[in-house]
Amino acid sequence: MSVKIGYLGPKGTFTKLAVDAAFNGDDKISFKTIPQCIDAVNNEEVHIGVVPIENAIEGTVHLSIDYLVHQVRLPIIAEIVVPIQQNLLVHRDFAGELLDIKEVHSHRHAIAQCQQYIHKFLPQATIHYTNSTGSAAEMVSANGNPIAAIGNTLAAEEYNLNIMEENIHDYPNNHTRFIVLAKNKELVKINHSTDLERTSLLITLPEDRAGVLHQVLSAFAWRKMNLSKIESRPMKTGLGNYFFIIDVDEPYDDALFPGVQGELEALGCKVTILGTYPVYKLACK
Ligand SMILES: O=C(O)C(=O)Cc1ccccc1
Repeated sequence: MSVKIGYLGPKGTFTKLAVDAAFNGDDKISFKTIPQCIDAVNNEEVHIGVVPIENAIEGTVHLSIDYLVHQVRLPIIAEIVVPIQQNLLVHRDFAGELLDIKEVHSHRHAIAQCQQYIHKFLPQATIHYTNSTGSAAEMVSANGNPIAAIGNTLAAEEYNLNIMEENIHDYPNNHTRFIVLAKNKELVKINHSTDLERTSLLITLPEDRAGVLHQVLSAFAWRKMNLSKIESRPMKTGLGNYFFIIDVDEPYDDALFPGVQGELEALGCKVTILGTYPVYKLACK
């Protein structure tokens, strides 16, 4: 059986680079938006879905986490981390200078990763947000000049664009985390080694109780469970209501995690395991 892998497309996205780094030979199907990709896993149109979840410069991809929490709950089966290099891509026929570029198109995370570059070198350009860096590159190839996209070198290749400036992201060490979602974890085969396992928890606190977040964190602290991320997001039910995503850099086990869950539930928290999964730090072509 050929395993169908959905990803945030179209061709030439960073998500596609992550998918190519992790999976070989499978049937790879692109989706225009993150929710469409997640829905496709849920509807069983594809077996596996890969979407971005967090960037080292710009932080969480809210659309992914919110859709997963509020709309479609699918387990996280694996995480792929790849390096990210942003480039300024222009049409083959564009012969102007940076100051001739009227519009810059890209995914909001890519724009944010190059904020200072745009501020310094493209102050005249208007910013246009797209569903992905790949669709920005597609736009530039279809609409000609004087506009630019921000994206990777695969996008330049796929859409026959010129790389006008390389490595325009504002900080080195730029990486993005991608999550691998699937109903059947047996179908997720990533032939790389890893020694990092992570567990992501979704925690909602009881209403308006002083010190409860401190108590939540102590439940992890006294068990010496190493947290690699804590983030609050609005519940979307009114101002002041949040849920927390907590990543623990340990696999789920039958002692510490049920202990933490019991302790948090006794405080009045609701705890859901979003996934316990290996993390693969991969290089891209
Ligand atoms: O738009 C893309 O190419 C994506 O895959 C999302 C994204 C955007 C910017 C950095 C990393 C991932």
